[in-house]
Amino acid sequence: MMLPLAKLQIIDLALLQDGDNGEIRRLLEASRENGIFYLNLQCIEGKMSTIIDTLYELTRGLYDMPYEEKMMYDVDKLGEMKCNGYKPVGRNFGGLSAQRDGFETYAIPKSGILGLEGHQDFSRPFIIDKYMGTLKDFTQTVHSIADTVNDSLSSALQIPQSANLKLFHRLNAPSSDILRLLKYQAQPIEQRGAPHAAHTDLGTLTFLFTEQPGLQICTTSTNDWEWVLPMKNHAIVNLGDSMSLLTNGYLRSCIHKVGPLPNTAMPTRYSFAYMVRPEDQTPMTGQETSLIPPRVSNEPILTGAQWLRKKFKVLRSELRPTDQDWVMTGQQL
Ligand SMILES: O=C(O)CCC(=O)C(=O)O
Ligand SMILES: [Fe+2]
Repeated sequence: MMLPLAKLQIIDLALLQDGDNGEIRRLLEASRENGIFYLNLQCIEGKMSTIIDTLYELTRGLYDMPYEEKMMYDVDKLGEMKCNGYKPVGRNFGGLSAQRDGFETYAIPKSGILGLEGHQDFSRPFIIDKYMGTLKDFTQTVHSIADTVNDSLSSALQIPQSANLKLFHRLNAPSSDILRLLKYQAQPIEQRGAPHAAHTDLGTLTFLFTEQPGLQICTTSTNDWEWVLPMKNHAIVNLGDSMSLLTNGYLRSCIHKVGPLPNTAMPTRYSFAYMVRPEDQTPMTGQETSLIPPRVSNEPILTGAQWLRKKFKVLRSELRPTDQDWVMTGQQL
């Protein structure tokens, strides 16, 4: 049987930067349909490929540290917002035995990388300091790409300049943006469950970089799982729940998971993702336009920071919560 592949749009960053109307329209289509697309980064390929190679080097260095040392930076001990530190295998709900996950993560906070006020001293192993120049460069580069995507979407959605999505995602404003480095554990071939269970991301935009297959999305057209293979010089960009909330459900967050290819054992797999999240004070509601419908919920409007706390509770739960809650896509308003 052929591998069912997701037919994703390929959006060209250079054309978005030029304000190309056709490209902006296709970006909107992709964001409405499945909430995920490839972003062609050819125009900054030279810069990005060096950064990406260096970040893989950091990833390997971090995960090669002894377990006890990694646990000194336990993400659940370093802060309430889970923006800094290490998560060992098995802490989250997942598709492996006993409903556990099968991957390690290490989160590095934007606020620390940029040295925003009050965040210069975030606790970290020394290896992170060695890569701080690259981390800063990466954060600034991806953030400026996110500005272009947010700007293009705002224009396609006819959002007035005063409510442009990029105004709620300013580089130097306090937010829970992170760079997340992931390492999946190799599994025996009998282990068919997904080490990273189905979920939506809680932020606005996720920029995913990987050289290995494993990612699957649940598409709207088939309501079934399809594979998203990595493409050289392309990031995989998906929309998260915040984007859905900020457009009153008009744009959709993408449901995805990671697991082994058919008849193949799950290999050790590396990926990393920059997660653009709303500024802490952002009111999590959309601006009505000719496309964006009015907000229908009677629930109080949360701030970006409150919204994040609520979703973390679901992710860390011991059991899969009720169907309604577990995805919490922000689509059912
Ligand atoms: O590892 C991947 O390909 C996906 C990671 C992911 O979905 C996440 O970190 O939220
Ligand atoms: Fe994700």
